[in-house]
Amino acid sequence: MTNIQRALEVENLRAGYDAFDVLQGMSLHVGVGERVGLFGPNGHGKTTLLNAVSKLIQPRAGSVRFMGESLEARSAQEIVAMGLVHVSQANRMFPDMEIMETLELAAYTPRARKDRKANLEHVLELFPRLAERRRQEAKTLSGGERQMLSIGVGLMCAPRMLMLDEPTLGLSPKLKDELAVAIGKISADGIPLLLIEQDIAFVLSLVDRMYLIDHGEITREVARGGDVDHDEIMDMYFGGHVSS
Ligand SMILES: Nc1ncnc2c1ncn2[C@@H]1O[C@H](COP(=O)(O)OP(=O)(O)OP(=O)(O)O)[C@@H](O)[C@H]1O
Repeated sequence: MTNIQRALEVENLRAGYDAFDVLQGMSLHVGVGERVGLFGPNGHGKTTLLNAVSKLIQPRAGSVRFMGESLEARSAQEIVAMGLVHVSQANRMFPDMEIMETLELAAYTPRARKDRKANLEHVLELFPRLAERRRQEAKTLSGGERQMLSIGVGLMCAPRMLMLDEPTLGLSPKLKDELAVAIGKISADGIPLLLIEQDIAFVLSLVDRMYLIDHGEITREVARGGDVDHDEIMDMYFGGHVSS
């Protein structure tokens, strides 16, 4: 039996839209049980990376392996069924569906169906706000509650790894804190994470390691507690530092 050390391994990935390559041959990895951040300016390829890994767009070159298995011939649905789950920014929920219906529907793969009851209990425990509003329709949820529901939907797919695309976008500091606690608990369960975030302090508080992305390439890797100067990074990316 092979001893898998890397949950996700991306090598020289190229992907983009129309004639334009956004990812210029990107390589990165996430270890089993590891939490990894992706940080970079708007429009430099973070979401494109997650889309190409989960096959929402077709990569043009390079390779992606999940738990040692190549994803080359796999469809987006098969990748979810394998347990690689991408929680996107788009919040595409069925607006008229209640929280409970939405969560139950998300457990559609054979693996997820098997553990539906336990996963549902876990999600409602992790996000008490969703439990309180279990009969509320998705369209009436606040932005923060919708983010929680998106992550809940991801967890109902029985993930062996989660990729989260800016889960704190537009949230108040209090909700950000709540979400940070929930994300911390998810990774404490041993689920590897790849987390896109614009808030550098937030991402560094949650991950073991962080990649910096610039123009579709990884430019630097920063270990947690490593030598990172927030102001320098904000200057590098945004041309002037932003205080939080
Ligand atoms: N469907 C699409 N069709 C054409 N171009 C696209 C499409 N989606 C994204 N792009 C372009 O690809 C580039 C990278 O976008 P991407 O969403 O990956 O950036 P990002 O780093 O995730 O940014 P943000 O932090 O703003 O979400 C941008 O120039 C964007 O306009």
